[in-house]
Amino acid sequence: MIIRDLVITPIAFRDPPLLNADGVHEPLALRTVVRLVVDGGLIGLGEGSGGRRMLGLLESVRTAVIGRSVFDTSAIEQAVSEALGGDAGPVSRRDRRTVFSPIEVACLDAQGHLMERPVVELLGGRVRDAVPYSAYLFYKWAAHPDPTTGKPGVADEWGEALDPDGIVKQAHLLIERYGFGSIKLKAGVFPPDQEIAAVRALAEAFPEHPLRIDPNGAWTHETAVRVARELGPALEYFEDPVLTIPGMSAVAAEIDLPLATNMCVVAFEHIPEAVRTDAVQIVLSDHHYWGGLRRTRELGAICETFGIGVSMHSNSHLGISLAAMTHVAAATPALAYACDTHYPWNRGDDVVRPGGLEIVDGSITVPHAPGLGVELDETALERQHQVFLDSGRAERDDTGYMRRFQPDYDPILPRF
Ligand SMILES: O=C([O-])[C@@H](O)[C@@H](O)[C@H](O)[C@@H](O)C(=O)[O-]
Ligand SMILES: [Mg+2]
Repeated sequence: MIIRDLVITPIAFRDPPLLNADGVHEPLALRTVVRLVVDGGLIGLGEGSGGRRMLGLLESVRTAVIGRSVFDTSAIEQAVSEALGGDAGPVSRRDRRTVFSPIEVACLDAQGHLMERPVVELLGGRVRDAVPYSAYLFYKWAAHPDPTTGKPGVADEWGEALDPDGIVKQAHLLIERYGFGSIKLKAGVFPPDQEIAAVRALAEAFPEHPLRIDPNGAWTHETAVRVARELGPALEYFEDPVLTIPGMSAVAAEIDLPLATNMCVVAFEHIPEAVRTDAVQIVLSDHHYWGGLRRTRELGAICETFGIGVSMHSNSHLGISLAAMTHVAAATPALAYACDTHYPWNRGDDVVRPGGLEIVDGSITVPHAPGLGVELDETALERQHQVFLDSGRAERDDTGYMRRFQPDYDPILPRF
């Protein structure tokens, strides 16, 4: 079962004006879809980070992948790393893992089709039949401003969320549609007291829902400790209140709440220091940069060894990624928290056919169909590829986009 081709397709899709500590999401988010063609024309699908740099890196490893057996993922991982220059080269280990990830997912999808088994079974089988996801709330503008005048556009289906009422309204919308059983608020946008008020309003409106807040390192040590003391009992965990492993460790020493991260422990090399200094109690896995689905299971085992919990990080993504996230979460015993997903914000431009995976009652039932269990919509892929080409976009730039409307916007952290 030899890999005969690796087709790499950059895409762009609509994204609402979601606010974060860097700025605001642009009207288009970027991703890359890979199609791995094996003997007989069978295709395996993978989805990974977007942008021109990732595209260039993926293209540069194409010939190292073609000609290998689709079952040889360890050798393919090594070949990808070497094609990018290995440890001596200019591409960091994390970026090499990011390049390998969609290729590994595509191999597993193809393997699953060949063996007529779902990907979860190639990862050791399911330890849960359904994977819970959390409602991922964002402060947001009602619409993307008109690009020439900067004036507000027509409100999108979600409307504005710039205060506690807006955030609670958004939570109601997401929970009505998807039945989510836990809630995460992306913070670091407004002064902390406003964000504390939003969490309190959520706690009152959804007393049964575990709550999380994630300011992406926008707070100082003092602010983080104060917020933890004020919100403590209302929170399930406290995500990246400050930057760096030493910063998180200093906060952890003063509070009782578990600290979670997808910012300071993002590679295996970071784990020893994090464990030594008791910096984080939960690591947010993400197969896109931890090096694929098998590596994510390994991360789960390492975290378990050290008594660290595992949750899952997300970024703007479509249905191939959602399927991969679901399979690996189902096969990873340590991954006991509801996973993050941006899918409700982006699904309108999906490149997989509807009816694949759906979030119902807050969870996705783990597929039994072969491979990832999603089917590519070739027309949709071509459409979103054309959107990418027409956009002329190179990389995600939340700060640059915010500066079009607020020229003096300063993304330096910590801010509050
Ligand atoms: O989409 C966003 O604005 C998020 O802030 C994302 O970029 C983060 O990587 C992520 O979701 C997080 O949990 O930090
Ligand atoms: Mg985070």
